[in-house]
Amino acid sequence: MLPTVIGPYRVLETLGSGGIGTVYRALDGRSNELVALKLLSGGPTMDSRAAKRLLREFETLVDLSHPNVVKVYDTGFFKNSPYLVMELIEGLTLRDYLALQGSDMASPPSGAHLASADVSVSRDPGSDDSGCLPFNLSAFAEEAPSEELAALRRSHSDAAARRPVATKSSWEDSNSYSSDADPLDFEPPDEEDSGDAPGKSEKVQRLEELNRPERVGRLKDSLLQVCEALAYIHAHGLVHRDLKPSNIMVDEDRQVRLMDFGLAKFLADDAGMTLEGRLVGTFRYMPPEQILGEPLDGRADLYSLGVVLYELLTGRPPFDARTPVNLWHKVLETEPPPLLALNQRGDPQLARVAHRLLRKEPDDRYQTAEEVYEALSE
Ligand SMILES: Nc1ncnc2c1ncn2[C@@H]1O[C@H](COP(=O)(O)OP(=O)(O)OP(=O)(O)O)[C@@H](O)[C@H]1O
Repeated sequence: MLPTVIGPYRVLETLGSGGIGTVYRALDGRSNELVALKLLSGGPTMDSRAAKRLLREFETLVDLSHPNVVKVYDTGFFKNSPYLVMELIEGLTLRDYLALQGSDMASPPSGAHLASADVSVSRDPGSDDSGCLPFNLSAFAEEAPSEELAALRRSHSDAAARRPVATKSSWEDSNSYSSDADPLDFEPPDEEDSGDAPGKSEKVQRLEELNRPERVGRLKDSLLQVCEALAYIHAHGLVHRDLKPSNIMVDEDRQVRLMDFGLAKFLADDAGMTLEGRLVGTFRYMPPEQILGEPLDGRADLYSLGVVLYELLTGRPPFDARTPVNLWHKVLETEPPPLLALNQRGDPQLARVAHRLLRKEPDDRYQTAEEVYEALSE
């Protein structure tokens, strides 16, 4: 049931629900300003200690201020659940923004505008917005296999030991994961495998749509802004940990906001905030080091950015599978198909950037968001 009042905020409507909570449009009774309020519903795995720890993390976010990072105004507790009050973004997720057709671009991409009949938003293939996925997701509706994750990690322990960043404490930390994060973010492996695979001309049409020069221009411009946001949060010791297209919003001035720091954690806090045993993050965007439970730094977000870029350039993720374990094996053991083989007319410069971001070893990727910014600007 919709709560009517949360602290000093009057709840007006539900904007949506994600992996760890629900976001409401709300009115701040003191200032009369509209805000977005994210109320966490951690369920049984979030005890009061974890909730308090999370609240402390949130409180540090209030000090952040950057044009490309969603502004966090306030935090609090409602019926033992922490909440986060943010600026309300009237806009679109990056994926929907890129799917706007040329004629729509004459008007700003606001949510209100979207709701009107004169705007068509065709979703890019591979959308991670689960409500609109054209695929059967039932395989992931169950608890993700923590034992298999542990076995996978054991089988990669030699490789992990070779990594300079792997430490005992991080390994202990990894064993507390149960990998039940956001199972609703998958699609079947290859188009050829599914009965309703698109025909050749449909594929060509999709690729033409993905390669529209002004779409690619908007993609580049948006990613540059994401890089600025990442450079800022990394400089503040934060790792986003759940970077994906639905966490990137574009407002009516085409200004990008990086959203959803619910999973961010301080680099300094090695043990980290793991929501009491969950593998936090969205499977499809997770770098190898996150799957292996190793300590993360900003380069983990750069890997996720690579997945986002690859997907938005080809319409499909770099690694795809029907189960989390198969996906993790692929991420750890195989190379993504060459982007330009999937989309021959794709932008070669963006393709190069995507492949470098997707390198398994963090040392082989770009090292900072600033470096990615430079590479995208070339
Ligand atoms: N500050 C905001 N302003 C406007 N809409 C927002 C804001 N924050 C979140 N939303 C919207 O609320 C919905 C739910 O967001 P939420 O962050 O809970 O989930 P998500 O990002 O879709 O998934 P996950 O929690 O797995 O990352 C999304 O549709 C999102 O676009």
